[in-house]
Amino acid sequence: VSAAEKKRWTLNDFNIGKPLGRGKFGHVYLAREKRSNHIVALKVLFKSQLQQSQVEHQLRREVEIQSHLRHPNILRLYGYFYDQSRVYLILEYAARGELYKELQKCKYFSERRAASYVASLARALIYCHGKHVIHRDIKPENLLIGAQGELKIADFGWSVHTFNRRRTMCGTLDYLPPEMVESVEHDSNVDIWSLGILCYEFLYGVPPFEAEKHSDTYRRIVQVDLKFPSKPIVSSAAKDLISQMLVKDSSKRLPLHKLLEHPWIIQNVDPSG
Ligand SMILES: Cn1ncc2ncnc(NCCc3cnc(NC(=O)Nc4cccc(C(F)(F)F)c4)s3)c21
Repeated sequence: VSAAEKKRWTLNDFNIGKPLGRGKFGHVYLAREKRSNHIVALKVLFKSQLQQSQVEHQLRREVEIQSHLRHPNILRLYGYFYDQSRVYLILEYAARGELYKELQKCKYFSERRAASYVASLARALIYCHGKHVIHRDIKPENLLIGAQGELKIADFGWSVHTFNRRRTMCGTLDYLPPEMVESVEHDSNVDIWSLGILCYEFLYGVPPFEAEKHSDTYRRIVQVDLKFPSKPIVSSAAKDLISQMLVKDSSKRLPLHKLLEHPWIIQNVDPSG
């Protein structure tokens, strides 16, 4: 491990800046490490809330998993520390913020922009799966944008090493594949499904199985009730890719390395990546 991971950090090592966002378990602040002047994001979690929700083991797993991941499209977790009442995550700072805010602002992305994000995510997931890590929570809220506009997957709070596969339900169902909403065995193909959901949402501005009630979303997912609106106009190549990812039988979903060779990706992503 690098020196950064071994050191015992304290709040005194940082100047705290503006709030960057607030999540379910705590807030995120811009911060600067005093000695190196290195800019980071500091996520502050309340121990009481973590204990209440019995997620401490998940946090430990996230820190463990993240300490081994190094990829340009995965937000770094440099380390953590805690005091009497809080746990602090020292995170890479993504200067252009949250992707979902960008999606809300643009309503939906151009095919080129959507394809470049999907290709980056596919490369990051190929890397994770190569290390037997599945993220399991790929959704716009967990995607950030770096200073050069590059996409960063964040929040491995739900990730697991693929030998243990438990998951309790929380948050939106929209991105869950059939095998997870039916809580049967699942593997890294769950991330292919979620990437297909994301690709649809990048192009149409809404996830494909959205419905008023949870029960309707649940039914639309397990029936793979996939419909493409007539507006905005989306290429048949994009629809073909989405249709090959949102397949109920997880073993029949388009493998991520094949996704990178799909015509829609080739036509819309310049080779420099
Ligand atoms: C908003 N924003 N703008 C710029 C920017 N730059 C960097 N980061 C930002 N935001 C923080 C992104 C995160 C990365 N990793 C996270 N990890 C996490 O939140 N883990 C976590 C929390 C609570 C409970 C659990 C548990 F126990 F359930 F596992 C796990 S959050 C930024």
